[in-house]
Amino acid sequence: MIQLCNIGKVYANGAPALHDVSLKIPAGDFVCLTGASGAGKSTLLRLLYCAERPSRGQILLGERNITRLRPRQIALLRRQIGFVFQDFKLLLKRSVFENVALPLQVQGLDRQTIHSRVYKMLQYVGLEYKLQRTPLELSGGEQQRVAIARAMIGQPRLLLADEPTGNLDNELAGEIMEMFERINLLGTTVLIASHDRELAQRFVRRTIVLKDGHILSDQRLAQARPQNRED
Ligand SMILES: Nc1ncnc2c1ncn2[C@@H]1O[C@H](COP(=O)(O)OP(=O)(O)OP(=O)(O)O)[C@@H](O)[C@H]1O
Repeated sequence: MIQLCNIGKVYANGAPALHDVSLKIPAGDFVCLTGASGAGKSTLLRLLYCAERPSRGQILLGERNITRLRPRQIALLRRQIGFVFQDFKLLLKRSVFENVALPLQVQGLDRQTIHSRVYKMLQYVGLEYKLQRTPLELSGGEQQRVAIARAMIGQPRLLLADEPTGNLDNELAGEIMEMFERINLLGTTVLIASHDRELAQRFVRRTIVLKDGHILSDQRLAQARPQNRED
């Protein structure tokens, strides 16, 4: 369960991004944060990833207050959280395999374990036959799948994705959303930020609309499936 309690965020330059946002996201949920540019979607994701600190309020992940963690604690927390960036943030000089292996190397796992987990993950996203390519030798959709594989390789309980389909055409965007759907069905809580409310609504269970840093609406969708993981 994720809980945001009266979260406010004002950036150092004085720009207000979120105002008194309170929200509960049960484990196993599949949620889209949507709203116009500047509504606060990325800020909310970045707060959950501890890339920013709230100016006010508390954030709980499960029982844990993650509002003011030290860098070492943040690094450990991030093992439970995958983050998919709109611009992929892949290492362009490293192979697909190396990009996906990196989080496991940081954790100090042995080579054989890393090899078998990375290979399985690349099979899962359909890229096992391109593991020696570098990102620039891949299409945009393939790069995004590598980014998803890297975010999922540590088997996180929570997957955050900021405009994951923003750079893709409609068909590829649909494929990426299907991948998130499958990841969610395996039990991972998925929270995406997307301008494309229509696309998201075909897949997610719940849509939260932000406007000027406030929650405008929070709607559970009709096709919602029962949740499959308790926390
Ligand atoms: N690092 C930053 N420093 C200062 N202000 C920021 C920073 N990041 C975001 N903001 C401001 O905070 C507000 C919310 O921005 P945020 O990026 O969260 O919105 P968003 O809904 O994700 O927008 P977009 O869809 O364009 O990515 C905006 O007014 C933005 O200008």
